[in-house]
Amino acid sequence: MVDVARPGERIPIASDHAGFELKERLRVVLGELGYEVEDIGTHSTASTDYPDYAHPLSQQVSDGAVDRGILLCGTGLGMSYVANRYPGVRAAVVWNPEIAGLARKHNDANVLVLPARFVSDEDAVAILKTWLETPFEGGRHGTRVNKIEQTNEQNGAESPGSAS
Ligand SMILES: O=C[C@H](O)[C@H](O)[C@H](O)COP(=O)(O)O
Repeated sequence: MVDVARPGERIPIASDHAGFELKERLRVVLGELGYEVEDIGTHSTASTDYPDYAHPLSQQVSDGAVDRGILLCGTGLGMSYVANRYPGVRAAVVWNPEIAGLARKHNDANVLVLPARFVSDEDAVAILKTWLETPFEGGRHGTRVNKIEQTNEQNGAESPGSAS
């Protein structure tokens, strides 16, 4: 379970070229809110490859070096594909503040992924603040989150198509 963010916490952020400008904006907002921002890149709008940035950030979250991180690309999809391959990472693509709240309350999302080409700066800031400040609810959602990294066998699920 990931606690709400506290000022002073180190938070890595990374984007590809499609998310660069919004990343720059969110870096400023995070600094104003009192967080220590680690900018993993990219550092311009020159075309680049999202996995080059998603891997180092996701590794840090998976290792427990940081509690959470923020990724941006055009749709959010490529970044989320990479991040969710890492044990312990729960990366949520979020496009409005309500989903940001639910990604924390129900899914304990520890990586926020923004689809930079499909959210306004204003919405992105609202999403970011909601994601940082909303606690995980636990309870039935904790039971479900704990099952995410189980195998099919550990989960006791029947094989698809098996008749009863
Ligand atoms: O999931 C991938 C991301 O949305 C990328 O940001 C996107 O594919 C980049 O596209 P392009 O190279 O055409 O700018």
